[in-house]
Amino acid sequence: MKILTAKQLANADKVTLEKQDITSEELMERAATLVFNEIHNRLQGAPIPIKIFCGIGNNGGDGLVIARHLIQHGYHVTVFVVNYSDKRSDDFLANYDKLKEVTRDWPQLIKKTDDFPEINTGDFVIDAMFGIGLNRPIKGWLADLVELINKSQAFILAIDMPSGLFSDKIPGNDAAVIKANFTLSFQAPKLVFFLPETMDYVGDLQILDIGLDREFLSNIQSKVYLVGQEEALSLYKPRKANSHKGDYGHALIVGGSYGKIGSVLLTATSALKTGSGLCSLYIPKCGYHALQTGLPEAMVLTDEGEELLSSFPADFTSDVVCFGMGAGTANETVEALRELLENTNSPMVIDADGLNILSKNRDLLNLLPKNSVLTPHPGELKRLIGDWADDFDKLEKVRDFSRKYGLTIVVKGAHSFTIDREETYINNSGNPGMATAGSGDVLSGVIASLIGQGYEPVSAAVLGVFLHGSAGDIAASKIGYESVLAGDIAKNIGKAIRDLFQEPVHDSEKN
Ligand SMILES: NC(=O)C1=CN([C@@H]2O[C@H](COP(=O)(O)OP(=O)(O)OC[C@H]3O[C@@H](n4cnc5c(N)ncnc54)[C@H](O)[C@@H]3O)[C@@H](O)[C@H]2O)[C@@H](O)CC1
Ligand SMILES: Nc1ncnc2c1ncn2[C@@H]1O[C@H](COP(=O)(O)OP(=O)(O)O)[C@@H](O)[C@H]1O
Ligand SMILES: [K+]
Repeated sequence: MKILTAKQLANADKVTLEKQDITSEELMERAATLVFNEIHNRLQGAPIPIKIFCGIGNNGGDGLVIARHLIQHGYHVTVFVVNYSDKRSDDFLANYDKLKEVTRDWPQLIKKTDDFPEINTGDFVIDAMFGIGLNRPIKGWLADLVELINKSQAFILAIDMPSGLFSDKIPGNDAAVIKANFTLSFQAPKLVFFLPETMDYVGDLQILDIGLDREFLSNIQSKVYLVGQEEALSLYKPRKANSHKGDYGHALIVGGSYGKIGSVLLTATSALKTGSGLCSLYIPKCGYHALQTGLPEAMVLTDEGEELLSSFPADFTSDVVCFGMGAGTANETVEALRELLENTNSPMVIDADGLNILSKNRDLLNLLPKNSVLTPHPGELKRLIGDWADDFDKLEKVRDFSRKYGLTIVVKGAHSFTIDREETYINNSGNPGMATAGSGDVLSGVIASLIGQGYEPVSAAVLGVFLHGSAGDIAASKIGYESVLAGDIAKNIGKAIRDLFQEPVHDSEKN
């Protein structure tokens, strides 16, 4: 699914009005009615107090339409007009008039702190103050109102966007932002819904298709995509009945050191679980017995070093090399990576200590085969590209780095971002249970396996990140977040692949 900017959405809006020959008021009615339907489906007429905070632009207009439908269906609604300006939009005004037709309870104007209502824990608050039209941070008494709503512990539903979030920049430390429990957003997800600095304001997310012009949307240029089941499925290559293990790639996994041999076991297990035809491991001697016993399906080659990697088997060929997990950053191991890079043209996946070695020995970056995949977590990324001012700056810096060295970078996190030159793919699977030792090792095994099986490295990264998150979701659904171990993620990769073909999960269950 494409992620669109406020400007692109405004253009889509304009084209839709022309092509469908409808007024903007009709489009607002359509969009807000869809929101009403979602609320009605969930509340089923429950007599809970609903407090709707409407701005004076079109986000507020949406709030008024929602209020009208809720009142007509017998809900207990109080409407507040948050009157931060007297420049009310035309569609707001039209719906203000329509509201009068269904209730005698006049909307209450809020113009200053004294006008704030009481908000109780059991209230259902609808935030329709600002949407994509926000053009400066929320300050002053408006910020106090946002704080009051946030502190109320009421359930907060944000319309289109939590008020205070911009679609294209970070609001800043001292700006007020609604912290929603649920966001119903129109037509396309906005980038800020997925960034570490802003994702917590969104709560659960559901995108409502409000019927903007299909042709315009499909032709619109966006280089940022949200990757869910549908996008992952489109990348998947089915196995042929008439095939053999030679068709599914030979993955070589290079890593480990004394006390960190388990990381290689996790990577290798996940590579085989993702379907590699053959998997070889290159490790220091101390890990030999553990790996041969722990994963009899893998072949094990040992380095001369007892406890550290110090070289690379020069005449070894494989379809992909995965380097770094548990390897440490000793000088011998730096030289082993140098030797590996000088002697291989296979595409590579570099993770963990492999990344730390690259950060400290930047000349090695130029030796990496083009289109190799790097999988840093935020700490490793900072060592690799330096610090960033905010998440937008981070994305720009990662794009520059990707372009400069011709690499695909997976920036791991709650929503992992795969960045390949100009393109950005945001993953929408996974859960906090995956914040556990070794889960990154499992991810590098999945990506390496897919590259070995013939996937383009960027497709392997995008599909691999999705499958890894989905396997984590399956594990968590069985045993709970706290108990998920990295090995459980590896174990469920097969089910994650099978689930690509299941009926799609509702958007609101994922964020
Ligand atoms: N195609 C679409 O995407 C549709 C959008 N609609 C709604 O329209 C919204 C956008 O409406 P608007 O463009 O009227 O903008 P908003 O309603 O988001 O904001 C209203 C106005 O507030 C002012 N403002 C901005 N920041 C402020 C601040 N910090 N303090 C005080 N005033 C500030 C600006 O002049 C802005 O135009 C969307 O978010 C959505 O809810 C829907 O009605 C239907 C269709
Ligand atoms: N809250 C979360 N939601 C979704 N995925 C997560 C979350 N926390 C961690 N993950 C995923 O788990 C993996 C953690 O990787 P990493 O930090 O390298 O772990 P390790 O170094 O222990 O292997 C990443 O793929 C990341 O995207
Ligand atoms: K809003």
